[in-house]
Amino acid sequence: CVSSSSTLTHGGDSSTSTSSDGALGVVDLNPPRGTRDFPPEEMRLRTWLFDNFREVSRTMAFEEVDFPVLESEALFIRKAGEEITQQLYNFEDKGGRRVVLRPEITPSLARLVIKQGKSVSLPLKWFTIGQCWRYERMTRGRRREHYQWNMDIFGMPKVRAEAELIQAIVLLFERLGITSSDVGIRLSSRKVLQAVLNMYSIPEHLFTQVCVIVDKLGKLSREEIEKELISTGLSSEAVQGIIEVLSLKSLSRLEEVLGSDVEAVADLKKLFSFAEQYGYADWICFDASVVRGLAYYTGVVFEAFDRKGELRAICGGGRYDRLLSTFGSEDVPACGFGFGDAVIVELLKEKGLLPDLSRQIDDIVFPLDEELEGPASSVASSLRKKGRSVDLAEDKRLKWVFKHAERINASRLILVGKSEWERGMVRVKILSTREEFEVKACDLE
Ligand SMILES: Nc1ccc(Br)nc1
Repeated sequence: CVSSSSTLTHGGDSSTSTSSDGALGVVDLNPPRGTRDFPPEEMRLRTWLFDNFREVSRTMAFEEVDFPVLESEALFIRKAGEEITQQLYNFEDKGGRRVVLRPEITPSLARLVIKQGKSVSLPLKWFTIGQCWRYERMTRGRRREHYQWNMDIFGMPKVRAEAELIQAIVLLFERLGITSSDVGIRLSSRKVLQAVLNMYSIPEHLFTQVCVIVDKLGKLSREEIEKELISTGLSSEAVQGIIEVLSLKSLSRLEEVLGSDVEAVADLKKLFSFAEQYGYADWICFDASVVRGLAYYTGVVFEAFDRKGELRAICGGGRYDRLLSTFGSEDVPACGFGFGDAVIVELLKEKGLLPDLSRQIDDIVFPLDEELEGPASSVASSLRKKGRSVDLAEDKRLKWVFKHAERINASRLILVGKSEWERGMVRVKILSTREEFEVKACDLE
């Protein structure tokens, strides 16, 4: 209900409503728990961030793709105990189908690559920005949705793919004014853990489960990690060996422990060599404790972190060479990352790097009296066709229009008055300099 003062007479968390049968109800004005509205100011920030995601994707020659937020639940059923699969936003639809609000994007990408089959030539470089969901008890009051920028390469078996993706991440940070003093990218390979499990003759089927457990390093205590590892059937000797290797922060030390013929060491040395060539070596560091929490990673894994250590991972990703075969297809080597829209904004705020995104329009066109509303519309229409953003202000007092112009940062005020219009003229006021002049309406641009 909008009153004559053009401001809403209510605000807050609820309003009374009457349904068609006259019943009085109370509508909760908040969005569902764990979700966000994006009013104009927040939407301008989100659009600015996503425009930067898109611009980096463009310079990396990635193609944009998109998928339904709603996916078959079967795409996300995995047995490795990941948090992401334990918090599925899943339900049965009216057709009795088991569906989910997707918790991540990668399985949808894999589904589409399989579906496209031979009609696409590899390598594929695809990106998307999409909303992802989780359903966790609101005990921790965490959000249930966020937007993720995903960049994935299919059909590039060598670490060149990882090198490309890390460049994309660095380019994004640099675009936002973040430096390698603010943020680092720690990287490792799951082949490190594979090598350690081989040293202790641990059966292959435990690999994924062990990865999900050791990903909790830093979140759970060492004792808790050891306990969970023991519970999978690992010997305490193997558990100590795993934790010892995963605490390594030096690639040369890793080489001493595993030997230089281990694929993990060769991959990582190659990746660090690429980093020098790309020019982002000061952004990356080896950290054997990085395994990431998704079951399907098979090789290099990486995550960006704030060097103050105050925030959760800013983005993360890795190689997943055997995901497609879990969907019944032949495998295609793949590598990708997900970059959420929340932690990065916390970091930008903390660094004072949020841009000024106040509303800005080019022109306000104002008829000085009612009979000039038609001419004012034609002036506005002509300017819009020339690409100007034009707000047509009507049935307001001139005093209000000046306040409005200031509020929306208009560059010009175009006044359509009777005497000027009769001469084919309009009055233009440059709001930054207060300069005022008449101009032929047909010459306005
Ligand atoms: N996967 C996922 C989905 C939604 C949020 Br919020 N965080 C993580």
